[in-house]
Amino acid sequence: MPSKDDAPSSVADSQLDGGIPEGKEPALIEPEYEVEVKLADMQADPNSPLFSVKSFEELNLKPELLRGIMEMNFRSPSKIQERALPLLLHNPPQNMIAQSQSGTGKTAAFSLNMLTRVDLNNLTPQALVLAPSRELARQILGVIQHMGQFMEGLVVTPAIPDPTHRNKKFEGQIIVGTPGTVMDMVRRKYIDSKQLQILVLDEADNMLDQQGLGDQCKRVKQMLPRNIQTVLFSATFPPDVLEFAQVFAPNANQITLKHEELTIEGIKQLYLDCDGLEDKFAVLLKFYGLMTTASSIIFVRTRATAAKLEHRMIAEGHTVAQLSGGLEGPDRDRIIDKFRDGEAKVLITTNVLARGIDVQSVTMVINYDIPTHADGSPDPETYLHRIGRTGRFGRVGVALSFVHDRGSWQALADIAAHFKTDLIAVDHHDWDSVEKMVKKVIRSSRAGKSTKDMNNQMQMDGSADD
Ligand SMILES: Nc1ncnc2c1ncn2[C@@H]1O[C@H](COP(=O)(O)OP(=O)(O)OP(=O)(O)O)[C@@H](O)[C@H]1O
Repeated sequence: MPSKDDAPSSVADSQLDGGIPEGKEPALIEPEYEVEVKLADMQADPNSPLFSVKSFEELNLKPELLRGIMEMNFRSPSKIQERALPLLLHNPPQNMIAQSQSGTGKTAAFSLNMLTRVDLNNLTPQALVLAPSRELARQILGVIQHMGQFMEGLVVTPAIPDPTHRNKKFEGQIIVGTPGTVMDMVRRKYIDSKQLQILVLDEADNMLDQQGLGDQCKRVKQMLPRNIQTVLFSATFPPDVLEFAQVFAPNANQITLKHEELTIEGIKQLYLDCDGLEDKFAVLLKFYGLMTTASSIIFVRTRATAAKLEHRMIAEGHTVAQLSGGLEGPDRDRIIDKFRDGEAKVLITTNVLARGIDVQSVTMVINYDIPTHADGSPDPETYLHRIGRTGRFGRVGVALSFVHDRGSWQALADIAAHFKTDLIAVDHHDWDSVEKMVKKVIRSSRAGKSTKDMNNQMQMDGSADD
């Protein structure tokens, strides 16, 4: 992405349609991230967030928990796991605020702490996890169950909107839920909060920032024991939210990153300049023909756009799934499960799924609408979380953002500047080269290649036909 200084300086300059004036076209900027991010090698690279010198054995975990980790094929801890776990497991328990890039294994870090501390002979809730969406809560629950599969007597219970769970107590050592339902259930004493020792907020900046969620999380915390171990995890902690996080989790051990360290090496960030709103859809359709074999997520701003895109793409003969907050819980579960299983390869969604969702087969994320805050200002955090749905744990992926006017172009330029990252322009008048570039990334992803392999291969292949 060109620097802000290169941005069109007046409406006239911007040619009204959002195009970039002649002579000011962004140069094809080569990615800087020529580093090894393949799982096997990554863990030997001290600069990688997945690097680790320690083993899970050294963390003195229970043998049945170690068995669970081995069963999940985790060979050694990632950097966040290696750093956070000794602090989390230390006694007496201390609060923690921890940040690490998307897809680097934060879920396992906070889950191992809970699984280590719970008393399996007691079915009263001892640990509580709050997540911003039902999909993420269900996913976290699955990870905890998977990891704790050899721990006899372990019960992990969801607390998400569920009409079949009425007037019933929530039993289980660990409860994973969304803030509204949990608040309601604690208030009505269906969740017994007296023995809770650990409170985890995943996507903590989002949970504490958003008007509704922040308020609900605060209320939940007020109803819990005072000395509870409060654990806040996210890939992003904007400075104002971090300040509030420090109040929410006082005297916390902190692991934080600079925002220019947040982008993931393996995600190739591209952008496409469309000729206005309608053209965006035509370009999407054209582009869609190129990605029939990959799993991808298309992010839009509103539920209405999600529904409209779904209808229009189905009318064009594509098989797509759509998930937004407007749907009922069971429908949402069915749709995300269909996507996870690979039955639906394309998911159109809103920011409801921007965070946390881990589907390793996702090789492409499309920002059909550039993420902005309610006041229209660019939202770099959401951009980062959205593109982080691909490139999970060292895999490679493509993030493609659509711009269609000066405003969206500027918003994307601001986001790129925020992360000090370069975005590569792809020319939709030259579909051959777009197709080649995307296919190569996807192919290298399928073959389990690293970013370095991918970039080398792209250079070597050069103009070769596919
Ligand atoms: N030590 C490990 N070895 C191998 N794979 C791991 C390890 N830890 C986690 N993973 C895998 O990495 C993937 C990403 O993990 P996770 O979903 O916890 O990321 P995250 O850091 O929470 O990302 P986000 O910020 O997007 O929520 C998962 O598929 C998980 O199974």
